[in-house]
Amino acid sequence: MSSLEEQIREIEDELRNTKYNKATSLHIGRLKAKIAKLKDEAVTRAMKSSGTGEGYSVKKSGDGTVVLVGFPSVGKSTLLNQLTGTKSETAAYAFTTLTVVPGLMEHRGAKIQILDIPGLIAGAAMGKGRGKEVIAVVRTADLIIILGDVFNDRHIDVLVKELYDAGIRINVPKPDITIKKTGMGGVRLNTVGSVDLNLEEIRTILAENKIMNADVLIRGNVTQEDFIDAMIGNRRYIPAFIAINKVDLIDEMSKKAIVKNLTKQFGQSPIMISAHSGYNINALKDAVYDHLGFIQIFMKPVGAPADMEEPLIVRAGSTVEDVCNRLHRDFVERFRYAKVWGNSVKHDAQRVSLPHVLADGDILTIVTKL
Ligand SMILES: Nc1nc2c(ncn2[C@@H]2O[C@H](COP(=O)(O)OP(=O)(O)OP(=O)(O)O)[C@@H](O)[C@H]2O)c(=O)[nH]1
Ligand SMILES: [K+]
Ligand SMILES: [Mg+2]
Repeated sequence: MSSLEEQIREIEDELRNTKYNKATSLHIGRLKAKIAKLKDEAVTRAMKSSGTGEGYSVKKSGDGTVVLVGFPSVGKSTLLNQLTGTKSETAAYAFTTLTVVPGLMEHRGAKIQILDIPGLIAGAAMGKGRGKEVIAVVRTADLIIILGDVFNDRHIDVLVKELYDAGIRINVPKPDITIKKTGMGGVRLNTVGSVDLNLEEIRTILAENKIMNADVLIRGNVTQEDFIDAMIGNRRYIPAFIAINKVDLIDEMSKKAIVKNLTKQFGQSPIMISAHSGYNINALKDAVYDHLGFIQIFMKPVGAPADMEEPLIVRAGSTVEDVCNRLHRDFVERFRYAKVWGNSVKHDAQRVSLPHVLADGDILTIVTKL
């Protein structure tokens, strides 16, 4: 075991043996910051030693990218093939897949890229197996499907922990924290709303990272972990859901038990599928679509009725500029103004500019220079 891992283990032990109360909260904050820093170092070291890794850089395409994360042989490749018609190799032995295999799924008008990757194992975040290359791919995804099968449903938490250790935060919004380093003046704190963290805790955590002077702005309540994440940076906030494969191999009772157990553990019920038989695959596709958050935009050419038949499918939060980029290479350059009818504007035919954020069902006209 590397000395970095030993150090992490030691501090984690100490943390476990420290009871939280007002008197220990500073010490606990310091320990957590230490662990986060060491882990960050370990992950960075693992990433560096990996080189780029042949077959691991895949160009993003489509309206969103989904990655299938799971232990070896849970059926990631079989699922990719079922969803996209790709022919990723499948077999009954572990580590059949050794590179990233992309496929394209079309569902409800959206084109969604699905990435099949090698199996993840415990310790992956620290570089075990092909962990480092695999994690680098996962970090770029718009959505993670955590795939288990009916034989390992009790170990989904291991995958979740690996993602966490690799700086991936699933199903939580990015905490609104800004840390601006300054030359002098110590640590100054500004808060919006009630914040449980106090200045002393923040000073202690920053000091662990040798930051003695900074202007800190926190909007909304945050935990010590959130603050440490903001200090270390490079965290990725990605939605995720759990699917359990190979349900064709168990009876109804065992199926219910798995659903109950996972729902209790993660607060969301898993989607039970069979990548072989296609059972519940449509529900899985719907879940992908919903989690990626697509909206429909109806284009209306100047002086003509809107096309209500074939909406443009874009991610929620998309701006007029995003739509321009989708439609034509030089639309942004030639852009004069746009008009919008619908939920994102106060009145019909309202004039908007490129940064305007669109809403589901909006009708949009783009006026360009010739
Ligand atoms: N019964 C059953 N078997 C399945 C199902 N999906 C996959 N399998 C089998 O499980 C084994 C592993 O499938 P793969 O698709 O290779 O699994 P993987 O997760 O890609 O594996 P690695 O690439 O090695 O990590 C193969 O023998 C598949 O035929 C399913 O829904 N039901
Ligand atoms: K396999
Ligand atoms: Mg595979």
